[in-house]
This record gives sequence, structure tokens and C-alpha cells, in this order.
Amino acid sequence: MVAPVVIAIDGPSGSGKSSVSRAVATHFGFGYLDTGAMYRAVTLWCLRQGIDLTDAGAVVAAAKDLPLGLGADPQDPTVELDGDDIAEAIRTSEVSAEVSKVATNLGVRAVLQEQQRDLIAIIADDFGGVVAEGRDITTVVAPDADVRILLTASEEARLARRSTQLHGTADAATVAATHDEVVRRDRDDSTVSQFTVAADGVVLLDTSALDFDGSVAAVIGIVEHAEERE
Ligand SMILES: Nc1ncnc2c1ncn2[C@@H]1O[C@H](COP(=O)(O)OP(=O)(O)OP(=O)(O)O)[C@@H](O)[C@H]1O
Ligand SMILES: Nc1ccn([C@H]2C[C@H](O)[C@@H](COP(=O)(O)O)O2)c(=O)n1
Repeated sequence: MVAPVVIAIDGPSGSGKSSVSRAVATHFGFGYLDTGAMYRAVTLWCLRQGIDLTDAGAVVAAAKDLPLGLGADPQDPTVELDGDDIAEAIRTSEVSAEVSKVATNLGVRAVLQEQQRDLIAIIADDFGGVVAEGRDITTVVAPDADVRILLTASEEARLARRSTQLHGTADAATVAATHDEVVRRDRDDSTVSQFTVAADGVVLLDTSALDFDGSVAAVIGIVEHAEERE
């Protein structure tokens, strides 16, 4: 592959996109773009500014003017809003519960997709490559990416991963409490993006039976053998 290399990774909630993408970007010395963080940042901004998330036009206007700063270092992917570190604030259950209202706003999607294309080009130039992850990167934002992967896992595995990540346990009660964060969110988000079936030319990687290191190694293998598939 000729630099700058673009690697696009999509998948449902809890499939491991963010953590695997960061590890893969680190392995290759590439930059990292978390597009979900952009939808989360718009959501947080609207909540803080008192903007009604069902007011489609007001949320689009907020997305256009968002004072967002994203760091592309995969080992320290900073997220700043108006100069404030919001990396933790965008992951609260309050934002997770509301973000699909923003992600299903088609006007917001058009604005953020354009910004994401620009960011992918800039980061890829700066680092010699980029790993960009989300729900529509392989299909809409970067359909011409050098490598396109749909990272999946069974609902059971994804619920257990998210439950462990957020609460340190995957017992039945905790997994049940994580349902909205994973299953309901995916159901709402999938009304505007296709991230359960691999589009033509997209490599499907089911990580249900893999541990984290196994998932990272599998993605690295797909990238290293990309040219043989062309
Ligand atoms: N085999 C695996 N592959 C990838 N991640 C795994 C695996 N097993 C456990 N995990 C863990 O699953 C958790 C969820 O991963 P991550 O946050 O990367 O998912 P995601 O797909 O980005 O989710 P979301 O889209 O909701 O942000 C992390 O704590 C990660 O370390
Ligand atoms: N390309 C993208 C990225 C994210 N979303 C939506 C889906 C999620 O509900 C929300 C936050 O993403 P996460 O941080 O959980 O990966 O943003 C999307 O629609 N398209």
C-alpha cells in the first residue's frame, strides 16, 4: 500500500472498534479518528447549551459551529470542546442515552461526514496513515479507503464487554442494565447507517471468540494482506 494509508473500521456498539483501532493505529504508527466522539461532542454541547435535541435545525447549526478539537495520537486521543477536556464527559450514561437523537439527524450526519473526510485526509497526511472508526466509515465517509473492515461480535459478547468496561463485572444484573447502552442504541442508530452486514469489498471480522489481543492481531493481519485481496 502507498502512504498515506486509510483504514476504515465500522461495527456495532461494544464490538471493540475504538480500542482495537487505537491499538492498530499505534502498531503502524498511524493517527486515529474516533467519529463517534464527534456525535457525542455535539450531544454534550447541546445538553450544556440547553438546545432541544429534537429541534433538528438547531442541532445542525450547533454541529456546524462546534468548537471541537480532536487529537489524533492513538495513545492519547484528546477531545476538547471550547478548550475544555471532554474525553470523559462524552462517555457518561447521560450522553450515551441521548446521542442517538443526534446521530439519526440526517442534517447533522451530512455536516459531520464532511468534517470527517477532511480530518481523515489531514491525519493521514500528518501520520502517513489513519485508522478511522464509526458506523458509516466503510460505506459513506471513506468508501475508497485502502482497507475496510466490519468488526462484529455476538450481542452476548458485546453486552459482556461493555458491562465489564463500565462496571467491572458481567453478572446478569449488570449486563441487563447495559442493554440500553448497547442494544437499544444500535437499534436506533441502524435506522440511518448499515453496520451489521458487510458491504461489497468490506472484510467481515467476527471477534466473538477472540480476546482483545486476538482481535488486534486479526485486524493487523487483514491490513498486511490487503494488497493480496485486490
Ligand atoms: N475480543 C475483543 N475485541 C475487542 N474488544 C474487546 C474484546 N474483548 C473485550 N474487549 C473490550 O470491549 C470493550 C468495548 O470496546 P470498545 O469501547 O472499543 O467498543 P466500541 O465498538 O468502540 O463501542 P462503542 O461504539 O459503543 O464506543 C473494551 O473494554 C475492550 O477492551
Ligand atoms: N460514524 C458514526 C459514528 C458514531 N455514530 C453514532 C452511533 C453512536 O450511538 C454514537 C456514538 O458512537 P460511539 O462512541 O458509541 O462509537 O454516534 C454514527 O452514527 N456514525
